[in-house]
Amino acid sequence: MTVTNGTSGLIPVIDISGSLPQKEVAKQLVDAAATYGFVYIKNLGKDIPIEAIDSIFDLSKEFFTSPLEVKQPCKIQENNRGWVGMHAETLDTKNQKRGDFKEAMNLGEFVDGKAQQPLPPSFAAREAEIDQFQKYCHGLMIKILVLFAIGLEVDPSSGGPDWFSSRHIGAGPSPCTLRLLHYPPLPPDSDFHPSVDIRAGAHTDYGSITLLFQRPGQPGLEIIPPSSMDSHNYTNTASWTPVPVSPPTTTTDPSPPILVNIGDLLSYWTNNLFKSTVHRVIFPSTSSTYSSPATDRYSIAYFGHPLGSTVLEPVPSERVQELAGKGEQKTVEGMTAEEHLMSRLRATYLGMYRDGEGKEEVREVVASA
Ligand SMILES: O=C(O)CCC(=O)C(=O)O
Ligand SMILES: [Fe+2]
Repeated sequence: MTVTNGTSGLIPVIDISGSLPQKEVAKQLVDAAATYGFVYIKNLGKDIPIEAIDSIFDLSKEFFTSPLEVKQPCKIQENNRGWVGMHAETLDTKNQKRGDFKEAMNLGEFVDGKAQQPLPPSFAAREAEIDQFQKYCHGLMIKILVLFAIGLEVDPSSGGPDWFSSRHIGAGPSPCTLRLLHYPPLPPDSDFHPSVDIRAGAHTDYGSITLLFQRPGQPGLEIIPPSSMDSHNYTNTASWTPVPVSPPTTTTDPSPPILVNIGDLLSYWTNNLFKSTVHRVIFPSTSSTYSSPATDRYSIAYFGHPLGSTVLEPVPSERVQELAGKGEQKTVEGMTAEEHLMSRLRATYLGMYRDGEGKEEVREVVASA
């Protein structure tokens, strides 16, 4: 296992493509999830073809560089699908003065190869390709979840290796979301400033795991390592550690590694053995002074979520049960995945999910999503 991450963090790079025994890979993944909450998956194009990733990035660029008239009809709905404009989302509501310096396109799962939301013409023409990409991501997510269950030695009579994955596969489409992200450069002569404004505010992810695809030469992701004394102080700059797009052992690979991070639900499920690590995206800086970066950053996140009706309860694994009562992440007993997701979305989009009005509608849409 190769480890690297700038100077202070050490996020492992793991090859899950089959060249190592499954039990060994599972153990490495569990150790990374418990120590960092982040892990790089070496990307040799075996789980997801490199061309498929490149092609979705091309589609993303085409969409985000198109005029407002193309984006507006796809505006985000209360079901969390659609285009999210600049500054519409605020991930760190406590510390941010303005919304995130980014725009995004959230794509829910397709049904019978068809999108369940308005699509811009360029996407509509490539529906089959997007559907296939979502399936690749879903497949990789399931593979990782099975490895986690193997590494945790989940009680075979309760589902064993399938304990997590079975909660992500159901009759209808799952609530997993494919999110295309675009972080434009700061406009010159504006009142935005990289020491105040942020591309994506400090947050943890809400679901089970997130797959993050990044592009060479477009850095910006940072984490607060869970071991840091200051993991609760988002404003202490000393705690933030850059996460390189391509750590040294991957620079000759055909594509940057896929970064996987643990979300809040997997942290709940494991009594906080797995860490839901705080992360953010900043404007690139040059030495101590910020430059106005001329480069856009494009990334793609696949947010893995269990089926909405899943009750959040600790996984039957001895290692997890030893931690009962010690976890920082606590759920209300009997809380479902859907209830948890909606409470997090309401906080992030401030005005969009008004209390009371429209609430039932949101619940229904998400339940059937
Ligand atoms: O764009 C990135 O690199 C990270 C995005 C992210 O953390 C998120 O959307 O949850
Ligand atoms: Fe995130």
